[in-house]
Amino acid sequence: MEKELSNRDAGSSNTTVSHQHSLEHSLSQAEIDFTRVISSQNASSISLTEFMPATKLKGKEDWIPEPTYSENFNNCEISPTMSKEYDLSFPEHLNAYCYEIGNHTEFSSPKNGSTGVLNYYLMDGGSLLPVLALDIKPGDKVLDMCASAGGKSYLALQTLYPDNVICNDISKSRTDRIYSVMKQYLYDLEEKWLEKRKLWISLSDGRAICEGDFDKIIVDVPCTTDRHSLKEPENNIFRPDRIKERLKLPELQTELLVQALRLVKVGGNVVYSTCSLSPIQNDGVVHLALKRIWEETDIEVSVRDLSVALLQTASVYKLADHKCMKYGHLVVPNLQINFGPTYFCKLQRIK
Ligand SMILES: C[S@@+](CC[C@H](N)C(=O)[O-])C[C@H]1O[C@@H](n2cnc3c(N)ncnc32)[C@H](O)[C@@H]1O
Repeated sequence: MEKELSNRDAGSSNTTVSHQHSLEHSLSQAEIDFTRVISSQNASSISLTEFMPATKLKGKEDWIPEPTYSENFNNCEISPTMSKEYDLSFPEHLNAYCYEIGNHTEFSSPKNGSTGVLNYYLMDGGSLLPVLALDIKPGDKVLDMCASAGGKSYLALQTLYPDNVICNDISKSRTDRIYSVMKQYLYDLEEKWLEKRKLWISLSDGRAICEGDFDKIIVDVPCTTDRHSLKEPENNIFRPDRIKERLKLPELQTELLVQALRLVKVGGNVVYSTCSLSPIQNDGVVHLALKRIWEETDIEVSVRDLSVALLQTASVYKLADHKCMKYGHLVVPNLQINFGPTYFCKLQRIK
């Protein structure tokens, strides 16, 4: 992974993402459309220990800590198939960069290159892992069920592997946002991507999608968006007038994940992800979805344990101790490595 994340444009196969000089050298050459930069979201550093108390101290938000849905999480026993994975492959055409641990330099804004599209896409480094976990292969049909603003779909497209990426979202304004992002980053969007059906933008409730034969599905659900909620008082999901919506999140998340497991082909992968530290929105929802699949369908699902495969990312990510997690993996923001939070869980449909 470290080698794969290395700075290829600088022509050095052993220069890792942590080498700032080579990174800058590379970025100055980054006129090609498929060079991309992954960085933290311009946020000031946050440690896990600061994360929750700091929000509490504001005192304005409602602090019902977790939905009562959590009762179900602990009370029902299921025993899904669990399988370890030993490798996390990094697609050949995808380039991702970040600064070294402890360096909080921000990347400058992307610029238009010679083909008129922006030369790199800035995103939270945590967002890369759910897409890598999807293990996209050449010819795949990929559904991004809750896609706007399009960051993960864009990463999927940058692998150059999928035949089709379907970017779905429930909201018209949010699908418009996907279009405008893709327009800025994909050369000749209409002719080369939309008309050839390499990219589809679809407007529907993910729970209502009922056909598609997808090889891979990413379910990056609406969640409490913890980093954003900590920093943005406006329209904050922890506001008292949004309690109902917040308490209903795990139910919606579970329904979206269940539908993805129904839609994916046998042998295909579903990656469920959130940008929350909440155990109930993370492993809790996976648990409830597995329970519903087991009770309501003949589908069989294997939970893929990536803890060994992810060891190779230790120079870039701080992950929660896997012993504290039931199914998935959690990128934990801290003062040194300010990525996340990103939770992700890889599920494979085996029947
Ligand atoms: C966390 S954001 C997705 C971020 C995106 N994957 C990315 O990487 O840029 C969640 C999205 O889910 C959408 N959403 C909410 N409920 C949905 C539903 N029932 N079906 C499909 N999309 C939904 C929201 O409009 C929002 O754009």
